[in-house]
Amino acid sequence: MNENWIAPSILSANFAKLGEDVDNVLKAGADIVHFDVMDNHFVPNLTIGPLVCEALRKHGVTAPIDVHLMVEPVDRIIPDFAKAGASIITFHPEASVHIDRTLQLIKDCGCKAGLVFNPGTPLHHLDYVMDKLDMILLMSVNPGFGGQSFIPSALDKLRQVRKRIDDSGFDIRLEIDGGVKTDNIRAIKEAGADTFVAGSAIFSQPDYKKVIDDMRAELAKAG
Ligand SMILES: O=C(CO)[C@H](O)[C@H](O)COP(=O)(O)O
Repeated sequence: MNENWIAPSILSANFAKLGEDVDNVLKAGADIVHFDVMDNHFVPNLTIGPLVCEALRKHGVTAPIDVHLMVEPVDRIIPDFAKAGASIITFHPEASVHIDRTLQLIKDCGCKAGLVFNPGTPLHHLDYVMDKLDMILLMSVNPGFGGQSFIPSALDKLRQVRKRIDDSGFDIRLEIDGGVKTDNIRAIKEAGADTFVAGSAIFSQPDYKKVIDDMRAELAKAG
């Protein structure tokens, strides 16, 4: 796999032709599929559940599916997503009463596990669970909708988390989600991210390969 993962958010895909759209974005060079689950409770929007994840697997999608749960409470739905073919499951600390237990539940279900931080969520939730994390996802918009603008303070937060990961010695991906575009991806990489969720920037364009190639060209310039 590439060192930098491009993770198209299917929130902005064509839901009427989802399998085909996911095939196309993977053919265009995407590394993983970012799958946004919203419950109209933890966030003000309602999207897709395990049935859709399972349908993508049955359709033939073999790439990792990165399930971002914006759902509260979170534990009950985790085994369903694992059975449906999720590869990575991330959740928000605010949505779990016992963060360590939820991380362990994801791992016991055979998936990689991660924590998600909203723009206003402090990083202290990382204390004592770094050893259980495969991914840390920083939101650079408030969750709920695609097409929002990148919140600049996320860059400083990325630098802080990159340092924590490097100091820990654990192998943890650092993912960013919200307002990621070709023209800011280089600065985001330089701040420490290695996994880049992009929804509207990719799916709003007719040529997915051109957007992904342009993003990779910008990533290659990062110092
Ligand atoms: O989790 C999300 C929103 O809650 C989306 O993944 C995110 O906003 C991506 O969309 P865009 O790249 O258009 O900002």
